[in-house]
Amino acid sequence: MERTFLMVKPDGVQRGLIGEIVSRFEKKGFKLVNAKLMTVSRELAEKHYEELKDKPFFGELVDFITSSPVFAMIWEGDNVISTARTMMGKTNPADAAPGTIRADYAVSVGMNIIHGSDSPENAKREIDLWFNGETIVYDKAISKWI
Ligand SMILES: Nc1ncnc2c1ncn2[C@@H]1O[C@H](COP(=O)(O)OP(=O)(O)OP(=O)(O)O)[C@@H](O)[C@H]1O
Repeated sequence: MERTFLMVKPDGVQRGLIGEIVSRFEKKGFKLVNAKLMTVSRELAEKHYEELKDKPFFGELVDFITSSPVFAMIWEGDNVISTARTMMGKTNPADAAPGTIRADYAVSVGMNIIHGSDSPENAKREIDLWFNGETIVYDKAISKWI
């Protein structure tokens, strides 16, 4: 079963959107298999965003993600990586389709509420980095209906 790493960023936590975001993925039919509220060290932030280290906004991005707690999650389900990206909307909320998380709750590209892995390789890398690869194994009684 496919898994992805999703994170409510500091702006989403501060604005009280954890429940709303978790609810969207639960209602869609995905399964939450790990989650934690946590502060992020600069070392973790720099590793997470290492692909962006040459971008002019890299310093600002690391400052932002370490500024206040985030809510880190692992979700499981068929095509969860690409479906979660669709549900999140485009990186710049101004370009995000109506009904997506970023379109509904965000205005700026820097504070765009949520992160989601963009490929199977990055999902594995991020699940290992943030959760040491650990998931909670359990059955959901409703899974046969999804
Ligand atoms: N031009 C920019 N100015 C400031 N921040 C930016 C800019 N472009 C991207 N970012 C921030 O860096 C994050 C990572 O950028 P990336 O290009 O990987 O987009 P993404 O894959 O949609 O986002 P994420 O990795 O958070 O899901 C974005 O979510 C955004 O918060």
